[in-house]
Amino acid sequence: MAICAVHTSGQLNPTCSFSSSLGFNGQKQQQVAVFYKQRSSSSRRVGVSVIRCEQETIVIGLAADSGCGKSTFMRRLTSVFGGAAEPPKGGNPDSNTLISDTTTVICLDDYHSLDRTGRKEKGVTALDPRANDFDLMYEQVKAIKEGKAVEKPIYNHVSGLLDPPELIKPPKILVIEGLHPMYDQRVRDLLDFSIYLDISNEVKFAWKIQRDMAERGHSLESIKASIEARKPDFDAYIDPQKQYADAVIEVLPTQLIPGDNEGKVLRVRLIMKEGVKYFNPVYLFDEGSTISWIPCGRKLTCSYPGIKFNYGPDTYFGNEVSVLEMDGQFDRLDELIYVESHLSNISTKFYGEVTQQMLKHSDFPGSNNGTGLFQTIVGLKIRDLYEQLIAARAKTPAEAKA
Ligand SMILES: Nc1ncnc2c1ncn2[C@@H]1O[C@H](COP(=O)(O)OP(=O)(O)OP(=O)(O)O)[C@@H](O)[C@H]1O
Ligand SMILES: O=C(CO)[C@H](O)[C@H](O)COP(=O)(O)O
Repeated sequence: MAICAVHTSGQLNPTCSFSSSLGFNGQKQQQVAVFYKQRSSSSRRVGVSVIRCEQETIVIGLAADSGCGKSTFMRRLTSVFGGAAEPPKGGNPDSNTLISDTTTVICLDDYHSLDRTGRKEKGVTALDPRANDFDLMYEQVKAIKEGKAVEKPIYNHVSGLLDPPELIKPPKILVIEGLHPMYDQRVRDLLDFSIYLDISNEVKFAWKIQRDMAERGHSLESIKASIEARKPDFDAYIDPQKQYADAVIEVLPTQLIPGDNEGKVLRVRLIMKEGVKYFNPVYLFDEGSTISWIPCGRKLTCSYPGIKFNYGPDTYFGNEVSVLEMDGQFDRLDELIYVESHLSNISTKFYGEVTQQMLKHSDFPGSNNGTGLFQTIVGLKIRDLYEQLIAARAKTPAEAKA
């Protein structure tokens, strides 16, 4: 097993360290870069550094439209691995990257090849593949997966400009989150597990109003216009990615309140592909059966409109899947243990871990409904997948990679 080579003034990563990094704008830092690319749009160099690493990085893809809960999901996921996720220390304050002991989350907005003005001039949205550099995304995700550090560009959401790059060292788990993690087949093939957050139009609208109107002072008209303007490209380039996802969290209006369009009570479906290596779908009561369960009674307090679970097999884009559904919301989060104890294959390390995670983050959006519950469970499943993959690689490295 190769030991990491260290010839750098930079910070060391506990498992992997890098031997060089490229400077930008003429500023020379370390040498030995094996690859770099000149970005015409921003005169930056982005590169890959030589590295020897003890283990390969596991890559997770999380796809969703903007404002659909990716950041919230990431906070739940990194919490499952322990430790807080923070932006790179001493770096660009507008960096989109979050680093914790185990995970590094990079935002694929950083691969926008056109800045805000560029997109306006060309009349394309950020969702359009022409506004994104998939060659570079592929090269850099591949390099990180192989244990090489990269100089990743930064898209600055404050200025709308492409900023100088930041160094990303290979973590144990790399999460690529954003609009297009499964769009390009080369990038898709690098993913060890993929998730799509599928938020229905009604719910997306309700969330946007809540955030952009209540918290950011936007008008109702401008929110509607922005959703409408994005919709054709969303339908063409973002939504189709869900067919490739190993797990989809679908968020719909409740069916418990006839005609409800407030988007407060939600019906959430966790769609889990069968036959994915190291991923055994969660089930309720009896694996493979079709179950409908109203848990409200002596052990679970439910106010109107109550809670209903459904579970069973289905097909999704021609694939066999298991679907777990929760409609409604919890009154008392501590009572979630009652529901947790009826779920199997949830990959907890101790009894009540799901409930503990949910209670720990009770202030996150969706903590009283299926969005928080299923995001937490998927986080635990990813931890399990990671541990199984590492164990398998340690035994038979070549076989585990296949
Ligand atoms: N499960 C949820 N339940 C209710 N509201 C939610 C939920 N998840 C997200 N939201 C709403 O959507 C907003 C955006 O959430 P979040 O920042 O996690 O999404 P995002 O996809 O990372 O957004 P962006 O891409 O715009 O940064 C939150 O401020 C909240 O108002
Ligand atoms: O879809 C998006 C991110 O998920 C953004 O719209 C895109 O990145 C452009 O950002 P900005 O509006 O800050 O220029």
